[in-house]
Amino acid sequence: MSDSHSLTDEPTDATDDTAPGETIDDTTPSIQETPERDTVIEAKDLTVHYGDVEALKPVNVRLPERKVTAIIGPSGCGKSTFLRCINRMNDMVDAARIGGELRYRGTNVYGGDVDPVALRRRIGMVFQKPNPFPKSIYDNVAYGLKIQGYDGDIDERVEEALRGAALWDEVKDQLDESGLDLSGGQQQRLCIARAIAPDPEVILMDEPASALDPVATAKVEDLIDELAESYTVIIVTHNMQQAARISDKTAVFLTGGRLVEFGDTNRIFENPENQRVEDYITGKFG
Ligand SMILES: Nc1ncnc2c1ncn2[C@@H]1O[C@H](COP(=O)(O)OP(=O)(O)OP(=O)(O)O)[C@@H](O)[C@H]1O
Repeated sequence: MSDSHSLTDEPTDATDDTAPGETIDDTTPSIQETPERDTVIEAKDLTVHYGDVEALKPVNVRLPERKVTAIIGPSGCGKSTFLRCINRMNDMVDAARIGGELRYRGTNVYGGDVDPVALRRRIGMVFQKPNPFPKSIYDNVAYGLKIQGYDGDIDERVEEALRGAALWDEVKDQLDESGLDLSGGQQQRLCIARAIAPDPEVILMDEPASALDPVATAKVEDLIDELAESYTVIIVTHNMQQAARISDKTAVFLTGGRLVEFGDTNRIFENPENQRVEDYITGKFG
């Protein structure tokens, strides 16, 4: 994996301006539990409004590297909104207004000198519904590399990405066939291959298995576990059993766009600090 975290084509002097020992004003004590040295993504008083709708109340959290962080909570609590802030996908929504900071490796991604395209090369995304391009399997993976002017061996990188997405053995003899002819689960793994081909550091996943059958879901869950050896994975899921199975950390948002609790997944599911979180994960509402 690349060591470069640069988000601009120009050298930047953007650095972490957190003073030594400075703490962030949080709504819950556990939110600061990720040490700064392990932090890849940090929200500092991050807010989002869509017009008059407050979708996220100030969010303060640090997400650790090479772990799976699950984002859970009832419908409409701001999970996707938070996820989409991380690689500036909300830029596409005219009504969205972002406040505070979202830092990737110490750089505020909403800083004026950040190139969103360079950012998305470091922070890739996989969506709920598999959305391969109407192109060959090979071109689905190679497309982004070609666009970014990749000067390495594209065949090699395509194979690596398909292996990384646990799809190579199933498709190696049909690379010229359309990605749309694969099964739903294979299509989603193709989208994961497409996301990892540019060698990102972080992969965002917005309910990546919710459109899949149980067998395909199990394959994607196994894959997420493997991906966390090399990547930081941040996944929105409606499925609490899935969050408990696959994640190391869990962030719980509740209605009103408030991040209510963050911590080790086992602890959150066995012994949540917040009564409303306990009610939510025991199915009393949501
Ligand atoms: N493009 C938009 N324009 C206006 N309001 C929006 C937009 N996108 C989301 N919202 C509102 O922002 C709030 C948070 O939505 P978001 O999709 O982030 O929640 P969610 O937790 O991901 O929901 P779900 O689990 O149903 O997918 C909701 O009130 C939603 O209606």
